Amino acid sequence: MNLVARPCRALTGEVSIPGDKSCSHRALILGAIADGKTRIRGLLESSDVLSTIAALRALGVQIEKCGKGEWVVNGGQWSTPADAVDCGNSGTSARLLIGALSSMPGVSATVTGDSSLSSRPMARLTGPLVQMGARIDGGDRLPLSVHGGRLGGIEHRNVPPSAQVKSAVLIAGLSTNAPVRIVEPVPSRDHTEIMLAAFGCPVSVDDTPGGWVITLGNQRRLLGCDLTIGADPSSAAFPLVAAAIAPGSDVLVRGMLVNPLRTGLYETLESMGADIELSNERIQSGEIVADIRLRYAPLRACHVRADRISAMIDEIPALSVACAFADGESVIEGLSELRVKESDRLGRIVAGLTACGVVALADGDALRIFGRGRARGGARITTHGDHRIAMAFLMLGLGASNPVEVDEAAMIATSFPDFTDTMRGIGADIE
Ligand SMILES: O=C(O)C1=C[C@@H](OP(=O)(O)O)[C@@H](O)[C@H](O)C1
Ligand SMILES: C=C(OP(=O)(O)O)C(=O)O
Repeated sequence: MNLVARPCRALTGEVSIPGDKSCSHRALILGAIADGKTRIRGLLESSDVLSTIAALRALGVQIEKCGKGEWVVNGGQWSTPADAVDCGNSGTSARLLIGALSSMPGVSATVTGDSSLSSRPMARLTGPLVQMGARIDGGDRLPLSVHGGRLGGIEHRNVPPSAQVKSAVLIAGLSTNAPVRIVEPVPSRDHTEIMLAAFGCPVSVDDTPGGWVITLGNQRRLLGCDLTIGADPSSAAFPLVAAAIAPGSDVLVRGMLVNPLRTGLYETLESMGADIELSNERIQSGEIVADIRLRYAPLRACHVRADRISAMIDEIPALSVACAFADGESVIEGLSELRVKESDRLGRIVAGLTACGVVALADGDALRIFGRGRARGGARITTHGDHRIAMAFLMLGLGASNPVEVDEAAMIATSFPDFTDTMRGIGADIE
């Protein structure tokens, strides 16, 4: 299925953004480990999260849907599945589940994924887990076979910053009494740490000259809890970037997660001149959420340094589109991790912008975009099955002089199943 986005006038109104994907995976996996019931509200029901649900069910965990976004997980009992556990397209499912499985005595499972996930690196994860004593058969790619057992402690240096690796190590560490510590010179998203506290396992974080030191607390038995998940800032990025490039736009998202380790895009857009207003800030299940309103204002170019990338790693395709509509040369540094996401995102961004008449190039691991306040568009974008590339270039089509087509749109459901209707609701012409 292809989709075409046509140049539009101002985008206006309120958009309903589904629950955060990172928090949704974690709520399910920690709920599956915890004793008792975990009730989740606002769970994202996208194909990546459904992969985590299917994988946990295959591992013997009972999970029930009670309403839209409302799920109950009956944690505690895991068993060896009859078949391989398929994580589909989802790196977070695979990596966090491998961490959990390595510390489940008596449970063995082979973890697989689709062709994209099977080409993504896993040694960054299995290295520290094996150091803790995990038994994992396989190399740097899926499939991997994990034989759960009792693990020891670790001090892991999380470079490059990966919240998936950090989370897998913390989750694996729940089964040992030994010290489990992670050092992060550049912090990665901390949803696992925040959520572990809600399950009764506090995690301490110390800001030291060598970076953040994250230490798993001594109380490691998780107890089921009630969680409400905020709107996903990585999905909100698309309507908000569209509003940032379409003159006259005024778009509001309520209840968005504004954890500072996730808001790099919004800080960058503000520095570029976008008119952003946060209101109604509150704490929800340990996370900060707020309403965010973006009103169009002309954008100027940005310079993003490497140590800021972790706070907007999945938003770089959307940010690149904003840079195309900004005035001047934007430089975004430290993007090597984009090469190992669902597609080579750095390569896809440069190819897509070039096809749309925007001068852009990859300079080592930096991206340079020569914005002229407008873009020609008029291209068919090859997405390589990457949901964020598809959504970003559809946004470009809304602001460009000519329509933009994406070759394959079904995989948008990986993270944002109601994307097209949501965008149409604020005036976007996408079909
Ligand atoms: O922990 C998470 O939920 C995620 C961490 C990031 O990956 P890395 O850990 O590989 O940086 C991010 O790109 C991914 O979409 C979700
Ligand atoms: C990289 C992403 O997810 P994952 O690593 O879970 O596949 C993403 O959603 O952009």
